[in-house]
Amino acid sequence: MNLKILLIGMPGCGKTSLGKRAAKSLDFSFVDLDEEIEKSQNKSINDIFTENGEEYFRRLETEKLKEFCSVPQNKDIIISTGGGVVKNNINIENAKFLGGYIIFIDRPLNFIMEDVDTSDRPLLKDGADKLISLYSERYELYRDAADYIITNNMSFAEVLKEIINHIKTLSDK
Ligand SMILES: Nc1ncnc2c1ncn2[C@@H]1O[C@H](COP(=O)(O)OP(=O)(O)OP(=O)(O)O)[C@@H](O)[C@H]1O
Ligand SMILES: O=C(O)C1=C[C@@H](O)[C@@H](O)[C@H](O)C1
Ligand SMILES: [Mg+2]
Repeated sequence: MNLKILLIGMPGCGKTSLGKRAAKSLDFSFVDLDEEIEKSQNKSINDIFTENGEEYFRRLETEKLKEFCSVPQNKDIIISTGGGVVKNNINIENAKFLGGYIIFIDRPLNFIMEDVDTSDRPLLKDGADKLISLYSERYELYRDAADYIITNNMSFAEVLKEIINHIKTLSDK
């Protein structure tokens, strides 16, 4: 069976950038759920939140995640999720039921705050305080959902290597 690796974690923890690079190096397919939702609606996440509301966005998120976990892939795949995917437990249940393996990228908040542009993320428009409250609300959810946790407190190259090495151990099984 093909591997379906889901990357979860806070906005700005590195899901998209690390996922893309790891997939390239492992010769896996890669998909970013936020990007897929934007393509399917032909508008930005920001505009979806403003024009249709968060609830609408969350429904799309659940549908897309299920779609990418269900469609038989001819290749192993890494799926980068949106930061709020753990808000609805059905997402984690669906992913696990459909054979997904979940990696939590745990990046300390001070690192995230150094390079995340909060202005283009709808839930972070209110700045750093919102990020801190989201982190404390979600931390346990990320941990509980995870099959494996990677602490992203090192250089990009080092954490990338750790992700790739861990995924290789799964491929060998
Ligand atoms: N260990 C690291 N060292 C240096 N930069 C890092 C590290 N991890 C992530 N970054 C950088 O943090 C920024 C945010 O990463 P990225 O956009 O991949 O996060 P994300 O989890 O996909 O966020 P979102 O949930 O908002 O989509 C990027 O510029 C990325 O290169
Ligand atoms: O943390 C969140 O709830 C979100 C994170 C982003 O990846 C997007 O999925 C959206 O902006 C919501
Ligand atoms: Mg991303």
